[in-house]
Amino acid sequence: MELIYTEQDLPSIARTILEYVDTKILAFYAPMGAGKTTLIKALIKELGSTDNVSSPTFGLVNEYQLDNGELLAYHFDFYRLKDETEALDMGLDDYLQSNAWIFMEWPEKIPNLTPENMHSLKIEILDQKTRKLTLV
Ligand SMILES: Nc1ncnc2c1ncn2[C@@H]1O[C@H](COP(=O)(O)OP(=O)(O)OP(=O)(O)O)[C@@H](O)[C@H]1O
Repeated sequence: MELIYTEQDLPSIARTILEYVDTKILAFYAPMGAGKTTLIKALIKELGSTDNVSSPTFGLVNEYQLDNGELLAYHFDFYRLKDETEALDMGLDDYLQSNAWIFMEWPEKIPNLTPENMHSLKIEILDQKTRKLTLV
């Protein structure tokens, strides 16, 4: 699926993505500043959490909950990952088998990351305000 959007379209883009996907593991491939974190923020909100979403700065992963305390999602940013071993060491395989949503920024840092049940979202910058999303 391909979608072209600006920031004001994000709530409806998030809804469209959530209707399209049939698994909860989403990998975001995009250059710096394309809007990975911004899109994940819209998805978390659409999924019903009021948690603050920002790029994980410590320990590579953020955890989000629903307002009733239930675990909703894990948000990874692999940008600073040294190598794939570090991902295994942090227990990535266990996270992937959890029943939570999984949002991953910079998945290209883990070339062997190809779980069958993963959707890929590629974001391209068309101009300052406009992005093109390709979701498979
Ligand atoms: N259509 C759009 N969708 C998302 N962000 C947009 C859009 N148009 C402009 N922006 C701006 O682009 C920036 C995207 O920043 P964001 O941190 O989400 O990118 P990122 O891909 O997560 O970057 P990084 O890899 O550095 O973490 C924001 O400043 C946002 O306001």
